[in-house]
Amino acid sequence: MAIFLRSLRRSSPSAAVRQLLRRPYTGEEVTQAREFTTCEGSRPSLIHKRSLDILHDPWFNKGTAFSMTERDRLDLRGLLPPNVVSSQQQIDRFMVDLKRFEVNARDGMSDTIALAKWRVLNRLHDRNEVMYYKILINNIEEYAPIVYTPTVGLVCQKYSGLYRRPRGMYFSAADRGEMMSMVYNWPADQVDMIVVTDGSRILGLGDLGVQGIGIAIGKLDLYVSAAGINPQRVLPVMIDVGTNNDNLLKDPLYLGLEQHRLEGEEYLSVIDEFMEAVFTRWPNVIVQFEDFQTKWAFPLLQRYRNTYRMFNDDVQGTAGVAIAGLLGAVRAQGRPMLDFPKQKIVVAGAGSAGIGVVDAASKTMARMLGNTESAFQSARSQFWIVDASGLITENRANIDPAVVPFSRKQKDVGHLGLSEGSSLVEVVKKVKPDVLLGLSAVGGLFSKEVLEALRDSTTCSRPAIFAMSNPTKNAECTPEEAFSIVGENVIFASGSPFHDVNLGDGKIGHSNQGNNMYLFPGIGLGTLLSGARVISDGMLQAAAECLAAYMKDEEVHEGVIYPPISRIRDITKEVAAAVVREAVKEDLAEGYRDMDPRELERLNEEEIIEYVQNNMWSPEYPTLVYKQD
Ligand SMILES: NC(=O)C1=CN([C@@H]2O[C@H](COP(=O)(O)OP(=O)(O)OC[C@H]3O[C@@H](n4cnc5c(N)ncnc54)[C@H](O)[C@@H]3O)[C@@H](O)[C@H]2O)C=CC1
Ligand SMILES: CC(=O)C(=O)O
Ligand SMILES: [Mg+2]
Repeated sequence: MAIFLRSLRRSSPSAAVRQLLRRPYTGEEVTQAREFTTCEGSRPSLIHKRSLDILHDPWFNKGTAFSMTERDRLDLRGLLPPNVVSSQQQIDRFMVDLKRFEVNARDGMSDTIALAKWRVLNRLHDRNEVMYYKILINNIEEYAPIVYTPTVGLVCQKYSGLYRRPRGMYFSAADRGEMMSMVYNWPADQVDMIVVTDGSRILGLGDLGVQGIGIAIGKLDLYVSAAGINPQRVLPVMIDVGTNNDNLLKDPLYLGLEQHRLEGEEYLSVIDEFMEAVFTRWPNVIVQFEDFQTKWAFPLLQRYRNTYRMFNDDVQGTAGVAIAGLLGAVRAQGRPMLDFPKQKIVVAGAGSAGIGVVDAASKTMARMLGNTESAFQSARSQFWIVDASGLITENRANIDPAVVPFSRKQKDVGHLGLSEGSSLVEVVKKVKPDVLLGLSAVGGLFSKEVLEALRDSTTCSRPAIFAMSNPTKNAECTPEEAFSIVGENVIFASGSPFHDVNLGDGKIGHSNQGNNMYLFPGIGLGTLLSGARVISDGMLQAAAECLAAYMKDEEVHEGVIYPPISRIRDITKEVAAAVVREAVKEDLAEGYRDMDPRELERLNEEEIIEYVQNNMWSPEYPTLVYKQD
């Protein structure tokens, strides 16, 4: 201790840093400041701690400045972002962030309050998890938009500046060959849920590199608050294989690997090594893939889904939520759900989310039509997909293999006056759709012209608009635009939350939040409690059907097709129970803890719900008792 205190007294800020602290901060200084010498040589401090205990100890913590050898020596590898920075760079980052915050506060930027709330909540998360989750659960409507979309998007964009304490694990391209041992640096012997991202497509914000860890943290906040997964058993993970975002590569604050993304076999070998490592240490863990760019989302899902307990939230979670909403829209039209295969659906966006939705929704239609080859054909013909290059037909050059089954035949669109590359507005005019669904990440794509085309062409009594892209500024349109242009009868859902619209005369235009948050927590919890070895299509379908059936007829007729977020814990419990039931039915359930598969099989519907409920963690302080090692 004495040695440590002596070294602390000696390490007062250098003159250069003192000068820097007194002056207003400019971007240029960041690079200049990197060259200042700050560290005096000092004798080593003896410590009796390892791993996270060091990072949580303000006397010893150096954060991102721990060198690679120290990280290895002190079991810190993987617990910090991969970029090792100097103590001066740490100060630079802090100062830039502080000054930015001051400027934003002075100029009153609208995002500032949301970011300030995030900081306050994040600090509480660092100090006291029970209190944090209690506040989150009790005020989920107010704080989900802070810890989740839209604010989490902003947080990811600014993460290198906002970064204070580490949360989760980082596996980087530089850790190849080390992951199997690094995984033991995580202090928990039991991990139930991992959310992993490679940061390549965070919400609709593109490649945010290592900063994408924020989305894994936000998703896991919902796992804890909605699904009651114990916060001590969740692990956010960032796989840093580089970034192709040149602004980040140029940013002196950037905390990730300063290289372009690995590609091909090199990329796959990193993800393979990560999967092997986590399933070796925690064989029962469930891994949710989040916000991987489309070119990897589908191949990775196919690569792992029959071997590991994993799913892709953007492909499979989004699909289920969209199916539930589409079925809700049919009900809102006053038609039976079995009329779903008659809906004409124009989808803007052919990425992981858009194609995930079309694939699953067309399978649901085909099932309703009898699951024959012609049923599949007929189901696929209900969808028109438009991407950045317009309508996708068989004549599309270099088409993604995942999109091929949904490309339209020229002979089927020619008679409508459409062809390869037709614009969204032309497609809407000619197809006269019942539903317009956006997963394009392009804010305002459903322009006045597109919405007027929908209004003027559709024959549907209650057309539906799903502006599902995130965060808020990427929504294809706002509810105000939808209700004012298309009409008061429209069904509206968006990925990020919007307020309901006052239509006058006491009428309300309901703004639903169509977000995979209504399914992924229940899919994870149901998989955990059933002990299913893999996550089958049937389990995902059961989750979607449960969500679709959750809303009452009166609600649906009013245009409310998804539950309010205040009911997320209840819907998650129901979804989890549906997933457990399906896993048992498909003979995939291997049980969980004391609940063996035979006993699980004997439970009736209510008992399964009770079983789920009893296994959901609630934020209450436990009694603590000291036990010597
Ligand atoms: N509400 C929800 O639960 C979810 C929403 N999303 C959102 O979906 C969006 C897309 O995600 P991914 O499919 O993974 O991204 P992606 O980047 O792979 O796909 C975007 C697609 O939109 C197309 N596009 C771009 N400009 C267009 C235009 N002008 N007209 C029509 N299409 C256009 C692109 O060609 C591409 O096919 C993101 O904003 C994401 O936040 C994703 C998952 C869940
Ligand atoms: C909600 C979500 O998963 C996304 O926008 O990517
Ligand atoms: Mg996502």
